[in-house]
Amino acid sequence: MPKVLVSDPIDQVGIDILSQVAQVDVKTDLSPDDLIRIIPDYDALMIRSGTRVTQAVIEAGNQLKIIGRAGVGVDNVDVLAATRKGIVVVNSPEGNTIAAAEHTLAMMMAMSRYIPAANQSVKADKWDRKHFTGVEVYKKTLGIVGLGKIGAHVATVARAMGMKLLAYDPFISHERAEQLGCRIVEMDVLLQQADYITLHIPKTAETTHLINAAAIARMKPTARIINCARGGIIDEAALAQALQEGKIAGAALDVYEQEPLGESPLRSLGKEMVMTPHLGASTEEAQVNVAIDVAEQIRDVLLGLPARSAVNIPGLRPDLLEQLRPYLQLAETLGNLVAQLAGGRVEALTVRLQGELATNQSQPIVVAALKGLLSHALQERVNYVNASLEAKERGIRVIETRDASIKDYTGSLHLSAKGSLGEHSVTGALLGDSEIRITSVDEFPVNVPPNRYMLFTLHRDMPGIIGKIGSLLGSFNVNIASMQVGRKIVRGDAVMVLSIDDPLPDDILAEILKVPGIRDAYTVTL
Ligand SMILES: NC(=O)C1=CN([C@@H]2O[C@H](COP(=O)(O)OP(=O)(O)OC[C@H]3O[C@@H](n4cnc5c(N)ncnc54)[C@H](O)[C@@H]3O)[C@@H](O)[C@H]2O)C=CC1
Ligand SMILES: O=C(O)C(=O)COP(=O)(O)O
Repeated sequence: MPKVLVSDPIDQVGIDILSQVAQVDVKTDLSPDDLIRIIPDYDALMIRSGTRVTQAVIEAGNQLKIIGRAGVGVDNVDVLAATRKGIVVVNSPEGNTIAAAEHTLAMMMAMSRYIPAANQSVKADKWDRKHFTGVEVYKKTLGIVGLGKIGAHVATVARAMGMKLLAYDPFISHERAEQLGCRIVEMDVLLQQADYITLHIPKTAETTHLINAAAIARMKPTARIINCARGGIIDEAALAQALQEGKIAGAALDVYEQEPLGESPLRSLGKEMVMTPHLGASTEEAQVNVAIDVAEQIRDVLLGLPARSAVNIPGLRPDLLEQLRPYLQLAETLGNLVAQLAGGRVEALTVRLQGELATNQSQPIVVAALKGLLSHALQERVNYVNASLEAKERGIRVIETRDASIKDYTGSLHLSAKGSLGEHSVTGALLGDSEIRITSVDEFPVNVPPNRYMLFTLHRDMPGIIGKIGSLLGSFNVNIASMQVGRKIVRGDAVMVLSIDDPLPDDILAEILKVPGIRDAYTVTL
């Protein structure tokens, strides 16, 4: 039975799903060293934002097939290291959207009416009303940085509260922003015009310290800022100083540069600062949603099925994969074949989707072809997660083309690769729903099923050559399962494709190359 480690608190419903297929160990509060020590035993790791999945953890996780993040942000996972190792990383892109948006709105209201400080004051037996006169959000301008899933829900509710909406998001269309009642503006305009600024972007190199002293200096003295996205998007030292000096009116933070938050000048600020300990996703509903979403994906991957929200296999939707599965197998087989014909050090691979196949999304097919191409060198180390990255790191140029007008088969796939043995090409198609046929080799037409051991020759089309190869193989006790010749013109060049029962030793290949009329010969193991 596979083993799953759950290293952050996850709703029981997720654990129940995982327990159907795996032994589940819940061990929260592990130190980084403890995690590295025990991770080699596990096939899957399920986390929230509390666990840091560093390169060292990933390198130690020799059995790991999947890391499931029960939430959105994967900035606590070294996704590149996971991808390199072929470990799929999944998240729950929508499970906590409403929770995070509602927390943002709650923070905006709490900050505007000083609710946390007033609450504390009443609980301390005081009745202080004049200290807690707040401001209304009605008719104020809200600047939303990042108009994705959470930003959009914040926009919808804020609009209903009578706020005017500005948004900064270079990746969102004006139409989408308009639908949400937002005006798209440059960041500088947003900083200058907004009464409230709320951040809903991922933390990346580009967004780190997006709100720094210079940005704060552009803001109105009455402005208030909310960060329920990621710590580090705001420069905390600059924010603390601006609040101490009254340069802006308030801040509400759910996330911090270091979590848990250590000693910080933010802690000693007054009623203008509202703080929560990363509670954006902490609702009963969101925790059930994300636990189900991610546990189901871990279960599926452990059962050999695709995951629906893999962050490091973009664009591979399970329904699409199911439909394409026979073609993915075809692409892998052809990739493996063309790599061996082209020899080592492939520099470029051209993938052409032909006929009806040309109407399909090419990315999964290209990934499958690359997996096949690299499988000879990398064996089981290459998979759908790391094939593209491995190819990129080896400097393999990938060219995708399509030609719907090629109709010799309903749909076919043509691969050509340039390697140390020159440029070679193969085409393949499906017979019926799933039977693979190699339909051309180096543009010579053939029609053969792939076989574990194969021999390909390029030769002059002349009498006697087939007999010579047959008797040569016979004299070495090599059994031929099938044989086919393809040619373009009579007595021109031709290819011979033989399926054989055993691998062909190199010395026999050398004998074949000596046969008059044989120009080239290649052995292939699929
Ligand atoms: N506090 C909490 O507990 C929670 C925090 N989050 C965080 O909230 C953030 C947003 O999450 P979602 O809305 O689900 O993500 P999303 O992917 O739906 O939206 C992010 C938006 O940011 C935009 N964006 C990316 N880079 C940008 C840049 N440099 N400048 C401006 N816009 C940029 C994207 O175009 C996208 O529209 C994430 O950082 C996530 O980790 C999510 C859930 C709970
Ligand atoms: O989903 C996210 O990005 C979050 O920040 C939620 O974090 P959490 O799962 O509550 O540790």
